[in-house]
Order: sequence, then structure tokens, then C-alpha cells
Amino acid sequence: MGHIRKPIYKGKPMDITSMAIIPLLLGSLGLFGLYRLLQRLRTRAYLQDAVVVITGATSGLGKECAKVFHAAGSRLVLCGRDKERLQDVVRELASMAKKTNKTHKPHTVTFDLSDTEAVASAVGEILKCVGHVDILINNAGISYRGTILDTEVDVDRMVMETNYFGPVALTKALLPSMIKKRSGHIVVVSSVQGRISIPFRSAYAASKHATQAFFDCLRAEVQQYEIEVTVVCPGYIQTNLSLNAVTANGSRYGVMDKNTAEGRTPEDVAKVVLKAVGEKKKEVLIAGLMPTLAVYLRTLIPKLFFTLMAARAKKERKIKDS
Ligand SMILES: NC(=O)C1=CN([C@@H]2O[C@H](COP(=O)(O)OP(=O)(O)OC[C@H]3O[C@@H](n4cnc5c(N)ncnc54)[C@H](OP(=O)(O)O)[C@@H]3O)[C@@H](O)[C@H]2O)C=CC1
Ligand SMILES: CCCCCCCCCCCCCCCC(=O)OCC(=O)COP(=O)(O)O
Repeated sequence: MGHIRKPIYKGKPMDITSMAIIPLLLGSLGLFGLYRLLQRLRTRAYLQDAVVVITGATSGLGKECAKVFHAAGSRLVLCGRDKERLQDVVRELASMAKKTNKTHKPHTVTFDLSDTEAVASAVGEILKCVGHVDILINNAGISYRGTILDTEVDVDRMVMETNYFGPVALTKALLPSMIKKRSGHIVVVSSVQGRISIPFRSAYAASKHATQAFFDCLRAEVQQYEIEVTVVCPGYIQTNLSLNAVTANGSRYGVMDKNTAEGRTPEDVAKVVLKAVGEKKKEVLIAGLMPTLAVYLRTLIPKLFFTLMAARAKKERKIKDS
């Protein structure tokens, strides 16, 4: 029998294990590349021409989501409270450099999410205008700053109406048409504060926890109709959220917080949202190391988490009083 010569590496013949590892590694890399390529093509096909409704499209994350979904070729319905500002966004999208994808001129629908009747009639308007909705992005929201002791219950209600009952009403109104079609995708922008509560954010954290719970239930209930649910939990983003936050007496906070100013850019977060939706992710946490650790700490060592939060409350109160 002929003698098979082993390949030489660094002057020594390679053993059988190393000889097998190289093709295995190359094969895995190739397979991974192919998987990523297929995933990108699937995402592109999923978003091209899809009817996507985005709430809170006038600013911040909503506006950036409008840009990335528009560039992906989706047919947008932009929602907000201010018609003029929505038209500004439409003009901005029209002026964007054209990509290879075919793009569509967006529609706009104006309504206040905290008004349940307005939400129902907005859904009528949306369905009349575009026929059906493929993807609903519940993005609009408002934040809050205050102590529980000082905060009027009406303020708790207002935050809850906007962040929780608004998305719930909009989703419920659109759901029957999605079920009939046996397809659809509901996205909700929650927050890291949908997973952990931090002091002086009671109304906001409560509204985001409720949102997280509702949409987790929804995911389980609508899977049988092939409807997807994606919950997005971002950490701080550089938007006007803190400027627009309400305080204990309902007035505008009007301060750009350091954490917000130093957060991720809304452009960056919108890209993560687009990818998560395209890949039909069930949930995505978009946060740095500390908030991510805090989420795990809350579950794994709650006692330590509560101690840290109490210390945080004490420190913040001291800063405020000085
Ligand atoms: N910025 C951050 O650090 C983080 C933000 N988030 C979440 O991201 C989402 C987007 O917020 P962001 O872009 O940061 O903040 P912005 O303040 O820039 O945007 C909020 C959007 O929500 C709309 N909105 C507020 N109240 C209502 C209402 N009653 N009815 C209809 N629309 C309303 C606003 O519209 P209008 O122009 O009419 O006021 C605006 O378009 C929110 O759900 C927020 O909780 C989550 C984690 C971190
Ligand atoms: C073993 C080490 C454990 C380390 C744990 C450290 C705990 C540190 C606490 C970190 C708290 C992070 C809070 C993040 C909050 C956040 O990202 O919120 C996003 C928002 O929705 C912002 O809204 P806001 O109005 O509050 O600005």
C-alpha cells in the first residue's frame, strides 16, 4: 500500500486531529456566512413593500425607525399628534438619498394615543387608507420624574394611558384584521425599565412593566395565528424623552438628563430594531453592561438589587437636597 504523506506545518507533519479541524472550521465559517446571507435576504423580502405603522414618528426613535424602514422599502403609516411635524418627517424621508430598494411615499395619521376613541377611529382611517397592516410599531411614549409621595394619581394615569393603554388599544383594534389574514407582526418599544424599576420613575417603570407583561401574554396567544410579537427594551437613547417627561404635578420636566444625552444614538437603536423585526426576534435588550447586569441581578439576586436601588434613591435625594 502507498504511504500517505501528512501535510507539514512548522516543519512537523500534522496529526489527524489538526487535519480534520481546518476543513471543519472552514466549513462552519462558510455555513455561517451562508446562514447570514439567507437571513439578510429573508429580512429584505419581509420588509420590502410591507405596510408598517409607526407611532411617535415625529421625533427620536420613532423618526429614526421611519427612516430605516422607509429605506428598506416598507410602506409607512406615520402616526403622531402633530400633523405639521409628521409632514416634516415625510419631507425628510423624500429627501433621503435613494437606495437600491423601491421606496414609497408615507401616509400620516394624527391622533393622541391616550384617547381610546381617537385610537379606534385612527385604526379605521389606517385600514381604509392602506387596506391592512403587516407590522405595527408601538413606539410612542412619555417618561416621568418624581417621588411617589408627591405624585398626583392623575399623573400616574396619564403615563399609563400613553405608554400602556394606548399601545394596548391600538393593538387590539388592529388584531382582528391580522388574525383574519393569519399574518402580522406587533412590535412594542418598552425599556430596560420594563424589566427593572429604578427610583423616581414609578409611573414610567410601572407602565413599561405592564407593557412587557401584556405583550408577552399576547405573543403566546397569537402564535396560533402566525402573528409575531417583538418587545424592544432599550437603555438610554439620545432623544427628547427626558425633556418631554412629566413631573409629579404634571408639568414638563424640561431637562436633558446626562444619562439621556450620553445614551446610544436613535439612528443606531433604530437599526437594531429593524434587524430584530426582520429576524422576527421575540425580545431584544439594547443596553450597556450595567443595565444588562442590573436586569440579571433583579432575577438572580433580588435582595442585592433592592439594596443597590435603595442606595441609589438615598444618593439621588441627597444630591437634590444639596
Ligand atoms: N430615550 C430613551 O432613553 C429611551 C426611550 N425609550 C422608549 O422609546 C420610545 C420613544 O421615545 P423617544 O424617541 O426616546 O422620545 P421622544 O420624546 O423623542 O419621542 C416620543 C414620541 O412619542 C410621541 N407621543 C408622546 N405622547 C403621545 C401621545 N399621547 N399620543 C401620541 N403620541 C405621543 C411623541 O409625539 P409628539 O411629537 O406629539 O410629542 C413623540 O413622537 C418611548 O416609548 C420610550 O419610552 C425606551 C428606553 C430608553
Ligand atoms: C454584580 C454587579 C451588578 C451591577 C448592578 C448595577 C446596578 C446598576 C443600576 C443600573 C440602572 C440602570 C438603569 C437603566 C435605565 C434605563 O436604561 O432606562 C431606559 C429608559 O427608559 C430611560 O428613561 P428615563 O426617562 O428614565 O431617562
